[in-house]
Amino acid sequence: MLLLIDAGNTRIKWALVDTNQAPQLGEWAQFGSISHQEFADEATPWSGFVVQRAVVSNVAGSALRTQLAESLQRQNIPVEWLVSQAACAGIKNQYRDPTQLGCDRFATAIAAHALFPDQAFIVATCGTATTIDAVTAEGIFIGGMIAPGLKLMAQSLAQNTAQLPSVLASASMTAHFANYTEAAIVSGCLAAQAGAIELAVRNFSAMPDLNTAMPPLCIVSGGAAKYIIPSLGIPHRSVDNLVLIGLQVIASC
Ligand SMILES: Nc1ncnc2c1ncn2[C@@H]1O[C@H](COP(=O)(O)OP(=O)(O)OP(=O)(O)O)[C@@H](O)[C@H]1O
Ligand SMILES: CC(C)(CO)[C@@H](O)C(=O)NCCC(=O)O
Ligand SMILES: [K+]
Repeated sequence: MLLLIDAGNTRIKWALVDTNQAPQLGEWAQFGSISHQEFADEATPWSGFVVQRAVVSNVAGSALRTQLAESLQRQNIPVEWLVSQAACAGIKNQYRDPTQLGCDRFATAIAAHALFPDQAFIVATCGTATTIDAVTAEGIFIGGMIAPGLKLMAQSLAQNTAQLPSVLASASMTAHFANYTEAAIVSGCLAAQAGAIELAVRNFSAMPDLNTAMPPLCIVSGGAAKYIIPSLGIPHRSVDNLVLIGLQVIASC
C-alpha cells in the first residue's frame, strides 16, 4: 500500500492506495480523516495495514510534522515530505520563491491539472484558510489568493465585536439580505468567499495572454465548499480531496 497524508491546519486526511491494482486517481482502498487531537491521542488509523511508503503534504507546522514522522518511523514506513518546487508533474510554479507556496496548494494544482488536462482553471480550496489559485492550460501556476476560511471569518467577528455572536453556516444558507444578526453574519462571510471566487474567475478570464478558447474552469474543493457553493453565481465543478489526488500523482512520477 501507498499511504497519502494531507495534514491541514484543522484535520489530517489520509488514503491508502493499493498499488497492485493499477488504481485510478482518487481510487483508494481506505480513506479517513482525523483531527490533530485524535491523531495525538488514538492509535494511528493506518496502523493495521502493510504500507511500503508514504507521501505527505503538511502545512500544519513542525510539531505535527514531528508526530507524523515518529508515527511513520515506528511502522518503518519511508516518507517523502512534499515541498513545492519550480516544476513538478506538469505544473510550472511561478511563485517568486517556489518553495514558499504551501505544498497543499501545489498538490492541489497538480491534481486539478491531471484531472482537467489542457484546461485553464481557478481552483478554490475552502478549508481553515480559503485559497484561490490560477493555473493556465499549459500548467503554469500563476499565483493566487489566501483569505481566512469561512469559519475563521465568522469567528473573527465574534471575537472582535461586542454585539456579534459566534455562528456557523448551514448548507441551506446563502448570501442574501438577511433580517436577523446570525443570518446577516453568515451571509456576509458567504458573500466574501463566493465573491472572491467569482472575482478570481472574472480576472483570470480577462487576462490577455490566457491562451485558451474556453473560459477557465472554476473548481471548488474543501470542507467549507458545500456552504459556499449555493452562493456561487457562476458555473463550477466540485471535486473533493484534491491534495490527496495530487499526492497520488506525485507518487507515480
Ligand atoms: N458549519 C460551518 N460553518 C462555517 N464553516 C464551516 C462549517 N463547517 C466547516 N466549516 C469550514 O470548513 C472548514 C473545514 O474544511 P476541511 O475539512 O476541508 O478542512 P480543514 O482540515 O479544516 O482544512 P485544512 O486542510 O485547511 O486544515 C473549516 O475550517 C471551516 O472553515
Ligand atoms: C495558505 C495555507 C494555510 C492553506 O492551507 C497553506 O497553503 C500555507 O500555509 N501556505 C504557505 C504560504 C503560501 O502558500 O504562500
Ligand atoms: K488550511
